[in-house]
Amino acid sequence: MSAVLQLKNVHRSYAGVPALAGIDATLPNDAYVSLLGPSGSGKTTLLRVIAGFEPADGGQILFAGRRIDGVPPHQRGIGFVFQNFALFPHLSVRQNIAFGLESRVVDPVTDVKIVAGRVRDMIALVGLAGLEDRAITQISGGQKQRVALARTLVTEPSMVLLDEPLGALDANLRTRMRGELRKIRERCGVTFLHVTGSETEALAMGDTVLVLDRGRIAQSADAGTLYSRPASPDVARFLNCFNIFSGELADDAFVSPVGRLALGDARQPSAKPAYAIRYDRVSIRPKDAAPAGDEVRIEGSFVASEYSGAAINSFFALDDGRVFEVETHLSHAAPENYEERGRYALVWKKEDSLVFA
Ligand SMILES: Nc1ncnc2c1ncn2[C@@H]1O[C@H](COP(=O)(O)OP(=O)(O)OP(=O)(O)O)[C@@H](O)[C@H]1O
Repeated sequence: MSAVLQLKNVHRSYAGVPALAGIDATLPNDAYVSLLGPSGSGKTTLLRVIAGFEPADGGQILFAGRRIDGVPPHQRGIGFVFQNFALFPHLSVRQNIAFGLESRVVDPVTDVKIVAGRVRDMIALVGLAGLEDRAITQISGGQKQRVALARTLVTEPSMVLLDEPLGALDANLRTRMRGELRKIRERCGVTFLHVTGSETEALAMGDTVLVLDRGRIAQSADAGTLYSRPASPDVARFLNCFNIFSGELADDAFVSPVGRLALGDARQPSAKPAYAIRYDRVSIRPKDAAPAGDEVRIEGSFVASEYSGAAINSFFALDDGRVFEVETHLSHAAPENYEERGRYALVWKKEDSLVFA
């Protein structure tokens, strides 16, 4: 697959403090790419540097094979969708979208018929037919999101940057718009780079997920690989679906504060040793149930459960005081009632564990 964007050792500092500390990444053509990272990791800075709103202090940015660092934003051919949509409240849906085309600095379109035709196509593409003459104040949050996207797409960018595009929407709409955004992108065939702080959003949406950690790309992988093989304990932590133990690797076990944990074959090289087990790989059993030979067992006291749609997340206090989480999919098992502060065995197959060492 050919690359649309290449970042080579891109740096950006504020008052001597690095926000981007050497970014290397290659973004494929015609793909949905999520950029995930904790608050302050540099996501917005990276997007602004790619768009040209901020200069890079060092490194190279190549867009469709051409160096663009130093090229002004409006000549980069890159669209930007802002989190708050930045629409004109006094203009209609149609006028807001047409604005993108008429006011384009490079090659503005002034022929009324051409503008009308392109705006009509765009309205159909993002699913806003029938709302053309509504004022921006008379449409919903999800519809505003579509107008913002249409206003960018109408200018025919070769790539679109989206800064937390679902952040201003309520939880239900957020989930619905994920599918919509993916479909719109597929129809127009340009690469979307979507910034989010939500691991579920990043994993659900990205063909490729870039994980940013303290100004560096900590991992670039498809969602399946990221979910099963995070590259470091920090990446596993951001994904928010692993219990992670610190400790030391002994010959045949990982020595953790809650005991010796048997090892499977999965290893990731890491300077910081850690042992990780995914929330959804753990079963909760009565305290006295004996584990099988290929299983790892620890004990914990039940604290609480939380329903989240198709799954229940149960929390246990381990003997070292830390909280251990178990995710049970309701399609696998009926919900159980655990006794508060009751002791339970928490069991997983050693092959499901991931060791960083
Ligand atoms: N204009 C600025 N002046 C000084 N420091 C800045 C500026 N913009 C960003 N920073 C700093 O750079 C770092 C990265 O910020 P950035 O906004 O890119 O992070 P982010 O991952 O987008 O965070 P969030 O998810 O909270 O929006 C932070 O430490 C931030 O304080």
